[in-house]
Amino acid sequence: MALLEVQDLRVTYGGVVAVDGVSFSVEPGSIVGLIGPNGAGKTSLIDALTGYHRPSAGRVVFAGDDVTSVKADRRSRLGLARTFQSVELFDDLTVEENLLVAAEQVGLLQPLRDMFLPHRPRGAEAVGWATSLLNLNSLSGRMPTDLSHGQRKLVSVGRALAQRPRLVLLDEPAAGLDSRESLELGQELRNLPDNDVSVLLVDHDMGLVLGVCDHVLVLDFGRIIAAGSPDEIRANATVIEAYLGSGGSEESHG
Ligand SMILES: Nc1ncnc2c1ncn2[C@@H]1O[C@H](COP(=O)(O)OP(=O)(O)OP(=O)(O)O)[C@@H](O)[C@H]1O
Repeated sequence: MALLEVQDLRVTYGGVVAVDGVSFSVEPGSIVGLIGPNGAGKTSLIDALTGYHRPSAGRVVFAGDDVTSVKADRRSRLGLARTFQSVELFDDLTVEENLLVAAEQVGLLQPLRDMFLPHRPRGAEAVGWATSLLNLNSLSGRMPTDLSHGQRKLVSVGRALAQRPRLVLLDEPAAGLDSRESLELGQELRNLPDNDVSVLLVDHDMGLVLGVCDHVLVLDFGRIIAAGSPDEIRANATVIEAYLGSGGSEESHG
């Protein structure tokens, strides 16, 4: 059974059709990539999958349950976590505390108070797991304001992982990273399936997506125009024409 099954999903904003009849699935233990030019509908799709925007048609089935009408916070408790394009960390908390807040998944004030209680096995365990999975140990005690952009991005992925998700949806985690940071991120992501975390990776960074994903979807004007292995996508004439352009790594509808 697929971990995530998306059936004929449609997302609209008034008269704008952002996602137009999209269907695909994510198998357990896989990394699926989603690429597409600016405005193709990638974030709208993630928002609909995670409950941040209600689709106007279609179904989202997660681990066998229809979650199309389930609220975002409940979806994340079911094991569907996400990151956002903008990295929003709590700048007055350490990296470890940022992860702890995410692990507890309750309001901000409660975990802040709980933070000073000595015995917190569940949250602390999840934080330790996410920290070692992403090799964040050396950053644990640091403040987010002291980190590089790449490190902040990694911490935001860590926050999603601290929720112990079965599937994590990453919205442009490589945006603003240099090629070395992007490569390092890719290496960390490749470890996730072995730790029972499947990934839907949305990014403009073709090197990252084609390098780490098992299966890649290409979205353009709200529709999937190609799907296949990284090699199939590299060789796909429609993709080359619509997205890759004349050898560029990123194209935009302008
Ligand atoms: N809140 C909104 N209200 C109206 N239109 C929107 C809204 N959000 C997105 N759109 C439109 O929906 C379409 C898809 O946008 P979306 O942000 O999902 O694309 P994207 O592929 O994530 O783009 P990017 O790579 O720039 O983040 C675009 O035409 C966009 O202008």
